[in-house]
Amino acid sequence: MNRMGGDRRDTGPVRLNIARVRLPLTAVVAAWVGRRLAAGVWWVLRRPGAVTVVGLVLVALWVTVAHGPLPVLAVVAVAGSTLLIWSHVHPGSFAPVVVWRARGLWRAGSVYRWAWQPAMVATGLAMRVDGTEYLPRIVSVSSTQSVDRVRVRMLPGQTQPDWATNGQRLAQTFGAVDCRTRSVPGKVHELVLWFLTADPLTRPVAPFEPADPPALKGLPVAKGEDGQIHRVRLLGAHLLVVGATGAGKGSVLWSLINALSAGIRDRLVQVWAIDPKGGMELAAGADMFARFVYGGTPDGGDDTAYEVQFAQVLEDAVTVMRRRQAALRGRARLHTPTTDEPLIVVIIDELASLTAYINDRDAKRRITAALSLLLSQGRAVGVSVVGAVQDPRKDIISMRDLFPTRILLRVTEPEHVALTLGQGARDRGATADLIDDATPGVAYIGQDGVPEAARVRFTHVTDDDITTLVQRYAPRAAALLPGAIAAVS
Ligand SMILES: Nc1ncnc2c1ncn2[C@@H]1O[C@H](COP(=O)(O)OP(=O)(O)OP(=O)(O)O)[C@@H](O)[C@H]1O
Repeated sequence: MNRMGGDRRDTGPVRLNIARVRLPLTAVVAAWVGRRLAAGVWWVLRRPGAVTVVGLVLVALWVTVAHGPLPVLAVVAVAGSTLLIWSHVHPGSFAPVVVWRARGLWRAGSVYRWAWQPAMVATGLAMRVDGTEYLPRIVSVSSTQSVDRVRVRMLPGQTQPDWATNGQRLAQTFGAVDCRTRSVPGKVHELVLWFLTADPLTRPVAPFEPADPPALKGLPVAKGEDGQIHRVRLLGAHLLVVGATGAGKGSVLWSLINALSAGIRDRLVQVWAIDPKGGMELAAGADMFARFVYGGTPDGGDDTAYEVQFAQVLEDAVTVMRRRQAALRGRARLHTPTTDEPLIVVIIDELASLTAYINDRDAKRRITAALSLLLSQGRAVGVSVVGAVQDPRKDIISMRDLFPTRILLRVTEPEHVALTLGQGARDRGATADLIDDATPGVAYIGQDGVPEAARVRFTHVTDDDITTLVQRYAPRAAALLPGAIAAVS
């Protein structure tokens, strides 16, 4: 370490003007040895894994020399069989604790530290001051099945975008599929480079077993690039889902419903579903919803009647919100769902049908007013809105900034990335316009306060899964509100 915060390499000539300094030679040598020793200790402290391995090898050699090979072979046999049994009995814990750690250690030494200096120089991320080269420092390396996470301490003056723009070059240098940069909360000088060694999102993800009760602050709905479950907060949040036709908006909605299902059954959660496309997306789950309205009239009646129903459902949600606000005022800042006052999740497929493509002007005014109120005040009192839309432009969905969490599936225009995830999101790697149309359900999730969007793949809840879900988790009869609009038969 040094005042640049990085690793220093002296590349210029050493300038020791003994005549001018007039220090005795022994003092100069002692100072030099002291500095080297301190650097050696610091080097050892920063590599506990490597030092442990070297230590173990030395102990094994000493024991072998002193007592022959048998004790070491016995220890190796016992350790090997323990690992073998562990890997068979509990592969879920064996992989992260043993395999990934070993892989992290191995790749730290053989890939990242090995090629770090040339990579930093080639990408312009190293600095040279007065003939001395300063390198950003590797703080740690850890691995999962598909990602190596390299934590780095940046040099003064560097920012995350300096690294993000070099993502492709870093990936190429270290032989990775891609490289993403993630900031570290509370550590402005550090960032984490995610080197993708394989893409775990190319294959569909089966729905996860719903937790009982659901973790409303982190619903397991998708798989992340590190191959781990990715969670999305619903309590105290609203979610906007944006994606072109066929991008998998339905799978986002169903992944959420799947994760909520035990709460729906036990009346801790109510889903109020609005499906303007004639119930095409959500009708199969109608028995799980406390309220369900859909567009179109099966008998060919008045086309605008259902628009009034949409307005009515949203206004009813506002009424619940107002009542809860009055009850909570001065007592709590975030509603806790109970069976009497459940979390209400208003799910709207094709939000544009309510905000832009609507015929009845009075219904439009009522919908806009109610939605604005729910989005600006509903989340603290347990009324969350989840809306899906194909086109994120302001004239289609003027309230998009009121959604703290935004999920961007495949889109057709690069501009849709900035409109949904904010300016600069595409430069930081959220290339949703480049998502392959053979991978529906792949999305970038952006959250207020988090600079980088996370790339994930939502679970694929098939029609058969929905049938099973309804059979297992349709709420007990008491959950249906009096006056709930009839579900599709
Ligand atoms: N997460 C997923 N994993 C695998 N396949 C998926 C996933 N999500 C959707 N699909 C498949 O992709 C196709 C389109 O999905 P879906 O209908 O959900 O898209 P959409 O965005 O809702 O489209 P639209 O706007 O036209 O309704 C379907 O055949 C579906 O089975």
